[in-house]
Amino acid sequence: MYTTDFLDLPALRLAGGSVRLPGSKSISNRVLLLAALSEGTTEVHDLLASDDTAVMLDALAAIGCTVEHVDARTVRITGLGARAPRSPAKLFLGNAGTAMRPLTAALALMLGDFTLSGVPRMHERPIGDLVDALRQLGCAIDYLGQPGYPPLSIAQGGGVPPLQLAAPIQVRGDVSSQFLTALLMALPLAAREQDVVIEVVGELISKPYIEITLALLARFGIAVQRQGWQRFTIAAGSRYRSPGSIHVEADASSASYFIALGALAGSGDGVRIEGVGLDSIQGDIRFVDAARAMGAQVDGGDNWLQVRRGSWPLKAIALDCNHIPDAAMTLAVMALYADGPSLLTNIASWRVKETDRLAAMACELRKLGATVEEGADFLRVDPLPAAADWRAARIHTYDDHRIAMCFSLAAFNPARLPVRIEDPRCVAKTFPDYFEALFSVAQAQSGAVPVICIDGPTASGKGTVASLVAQRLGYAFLDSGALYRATALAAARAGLVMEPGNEAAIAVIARQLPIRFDGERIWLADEDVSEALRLEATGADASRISAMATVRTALLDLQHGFARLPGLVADGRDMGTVIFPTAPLKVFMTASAACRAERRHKQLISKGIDAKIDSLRADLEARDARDQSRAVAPLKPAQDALLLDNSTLTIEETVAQVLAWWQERQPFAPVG
Ligand SMILES: O=C(O)C1=C[C@@H](OP(=O)(O)O)[C@@H](O)[C@H](O)C1
Ligand SMILES: C=C(OP(=O)(O)O)C(=O)O
Repeated sequence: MYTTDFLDLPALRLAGGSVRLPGSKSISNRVLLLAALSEGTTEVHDLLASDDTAVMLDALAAIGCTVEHVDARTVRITGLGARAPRSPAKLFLGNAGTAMRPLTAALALMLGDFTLSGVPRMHERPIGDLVDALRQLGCAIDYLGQPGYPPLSIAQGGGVPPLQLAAPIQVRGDVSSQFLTALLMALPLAAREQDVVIEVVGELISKPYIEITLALLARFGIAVQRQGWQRFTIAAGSRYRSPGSIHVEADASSASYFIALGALAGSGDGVRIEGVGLDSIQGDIRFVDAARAMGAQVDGGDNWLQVRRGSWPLKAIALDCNHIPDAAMTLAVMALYADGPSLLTNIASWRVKETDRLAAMACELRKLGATVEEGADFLRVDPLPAAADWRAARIHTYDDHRIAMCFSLAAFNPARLPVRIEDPRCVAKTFPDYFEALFSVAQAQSGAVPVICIDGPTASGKGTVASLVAQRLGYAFLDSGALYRATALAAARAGLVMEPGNEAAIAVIARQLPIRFDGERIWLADEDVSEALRLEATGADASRISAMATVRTALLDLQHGFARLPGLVADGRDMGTVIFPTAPLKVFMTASAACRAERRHKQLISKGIDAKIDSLRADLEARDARDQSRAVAPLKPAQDALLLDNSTLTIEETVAQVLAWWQERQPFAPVG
């Protein structure tokens, strides 16, 4: 997951290959709650691991269910059955509608005292229609803040009031279908002696989500009779029965981004999506119809989809999107690549989701240069047919995962402009590794993967600075010095002395070097060699082999391979001059010999290694001289490198300077 302040997506060109998507949020949270209400243990396979399911799991544990994590994608829930929940309990439900609404209804029918709260935005998302329905039943439920919104309190520690089940329970369905879902999942608790009837008042929105609810209730032994979308009857004698083990399909809403990716850029066999197929129980699978209508070529089977680019430009679309409220946001970005204006209607519910999505989509699409009309319940998006129409935009994401994910598709713009996604971490709500998945199937425009080179002499702090810059930008980090050190280490272990006669043999080792950077750690095959690489002896060996031309050539491809999406920060001595000569930012970092010797001295002392500052300085100067005078790739600034003498700067100031230079090179308009 990217936890940086922003993530710059370089211009993308093609997409191909296969992605396995994480589990469906809607199925995961329903299954977890139903398992919690059942007797016995349910093993849930391919469960979504994300913020929304984490809050549900924490809540279930807090009310006394046993939650066992079998592995990253499997959880075992032992339900309450006939037991009362643990009480009092304070439940924090983040911004998960699928946790807040159904848990409110379930707990309102149980013995105990509970408070349910969430993030500030959750306290702006309506729940009044559900509370009204629960109050009709007689439940003791109250608002702790603004009437109509969480946080809520359920105070039934002294007993559940007698429930009014004789008349149908009425619930409005035109703000969110989750209120009806919540009642459908909770009321089997009350349908012991008599049928329980729920009546929907007004037009029900997002109907396919009710189908997911009914399908999963059936898996847990609850039959619901449905008359149209107006009346739902839960039979007397209903009892949740765990299916024992249940599998969660991949998320069809998450699939929409990869379907769109295939439609925009799927070359060859296109993009293959694993885990969800055309027969999915999730309504958002109907996004496939919309993508086809826009020109995508979609094939699919039981548990897979395959998407290629068909018509180009895409065909404009006019669609009532009420049945696919979440995936429809993806259409709004696809519309930028269409042959005319697209119209998405019946999407008023967007206003009460993670943010006011109608306003947010309109605002961010306009930043890209689009003409957008935002209606009370519709969005009309004009395409951006010519490259010159596109703008480089910083996309504000409003803590809304779907804004972050759907705007990543703007990186395919013909103007080859990067797209900045602010706060990329917000995808954690439903798809923490979204960008990793995107990068695994998307290809950058040639030369578009940005590389920042930081070269300089030993102990100039370039390694520390480069790795921090990489962290801030979410880029990969290449410590090219470590490649030389690792080659030297591997060669020494193979019994070779670093002398010219062994150059060919050392080059063979370099070519096959099984090196891996993992944050601060460096691995050679299965061994963490981070410490061994720092030894002075290894450094001296590295300096010797770095003067060998065939070794340098062998490591060239290896180094080029590190330039992957979304970008690379490469630290070394010849990154800007030899390895990445076209890099858009080259920094030559120095500090006075006195200053570097002092830093090295401090470093060694802190590790309990005795050292003399004068001899360290003499060593550094000798090494500088050797590096500067060697015949192949001598240490010198690239012609277009910016010099950064950090003798009087802190690490943080040095990092800030490199980042400032990087920002200056971006096409985004300055902030403010
Ligand atoms: O029941 C569900 O799992 C959901 C229902 C939909 O909400 P609304 O019914 O509020 O439109 C959808 O947007 C949400 O992401 C998940
Ligand atoms: C609307 C959404 O979430 P929630 O389940 O919180 O309603 C969503 O995931 O797009």
